Amino acid sequence: MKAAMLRSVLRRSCSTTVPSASHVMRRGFSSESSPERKVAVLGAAGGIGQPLALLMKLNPLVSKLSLYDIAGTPGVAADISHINTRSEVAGFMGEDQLGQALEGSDIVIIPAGVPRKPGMTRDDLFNINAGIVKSLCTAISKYCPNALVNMISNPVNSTVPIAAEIFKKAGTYNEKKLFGVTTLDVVRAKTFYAGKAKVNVAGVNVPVVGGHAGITILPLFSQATPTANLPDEEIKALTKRTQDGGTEVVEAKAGKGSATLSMAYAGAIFADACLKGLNGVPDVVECSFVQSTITELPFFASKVRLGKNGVEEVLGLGPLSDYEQQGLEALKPELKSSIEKGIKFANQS
Ligand SMILES: NC(=O)C1=CN([C@@H]2O[C@H](COP(=O)(O)OP(=O)(O)OC[C@H]3O[C@@H](n4cnc5c(N)ncnc54)[C@H](O)[C@@H]3O)[C@@H](O)[C@H]2O)C=CC1
Ligand SMILES: O=C([O-])CC(=O)C(=O)O
Repeated sequence: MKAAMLRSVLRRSCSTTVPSASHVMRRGFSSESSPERKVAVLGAAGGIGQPLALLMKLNPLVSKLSLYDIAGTPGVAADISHINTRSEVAGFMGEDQLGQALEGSDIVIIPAGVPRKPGMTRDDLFNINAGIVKSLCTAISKYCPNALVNMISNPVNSTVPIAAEIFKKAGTYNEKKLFGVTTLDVVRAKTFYAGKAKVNVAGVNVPVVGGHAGITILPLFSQATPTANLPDEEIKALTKRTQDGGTEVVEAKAGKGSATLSMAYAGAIFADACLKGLNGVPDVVECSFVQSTITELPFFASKVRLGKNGVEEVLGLGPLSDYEQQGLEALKPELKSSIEKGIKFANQS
């Protein structure tokens, strides 16, 4: 009698605690509700790489998270792998494991490379980072030629053209799949604008076009929403602060690197937009530095519609104020020379 009662209690408790297959599917863990997506982070043990890996582990659209670095990845991967979210985490260290890290990736995010110290420009990073990007892109063209590449390593104005040339040489270049990540410029423009305009930052939109260094960063505050009719002097100050945002952080960190946490946030926003585009979500638009014909320059940052194949449409600049028009003309020579420097490097070495 006692044994029968115990069996019945156990049966009842099991039926209430073990979720059924349909329950699991309703909660969104099934492959039907969200396709399998592998995301690789190259430079995953670094200042950006670690918080970016954390944010990608929190993204339910990721099913496999591959963390690669030349050092330190086993610890980062072990740590992150304990988080109880959808993706499986694997760590890879050293060039021997780069192929495995990349194979099957839908998106490769690259924050590998040295950051600035006070007094340096992003271009001062070229000599070291150009070689790193070149070797990583050579491996991408071999192991996951169809992946979307999100380039974070600076100088972005040159590393994106380097990547394009490396992919062209390997015969794998697809201009729809290569992105310079300029989201941090947009994140900063939104934050600074909301502060001045005294509006809720959550509802703010500001396109940022051009490139990702100094005056090549051109926020279009004339198109900011909600509108605030700020005086010209405030728009100029906001523009300068957005252009110098990276330097503001480099100086505040006083030799300990550049933006890492805000960049990880921005990188995660951009990767999420790419994942949504791949998954067929309509009207996903973000600014990015991509191959472009909207100016005479071969690469340019502007609003881009993302889709199942990467770039679906490079959107135009829209109406510019006189101040922005001047900024656009002023940035072209520097951006052109940074692009050419990258192309030359990739074809010489
Ligand atoms: N696009 C943007 O808006 C931003 C770009 N950056 C850039 O991101 C890059 C990384 O910055 P942090 O994470 O702060 O630097 P970090 O020095 O903290 O981390 C870089 C990581 O890259 C790794 N690494 C070096 N060579 C590698 C290789 N061949 N393969 C794989 N990993 C390699 C290092 O071991 C290190 O873990 C810098 O170039 C920085 O200028 C930084 C902030 C914003
Ligand atoms: O300023 C730097 O060197 C890092 C960077 O690109 C940014 O924070 O926008």
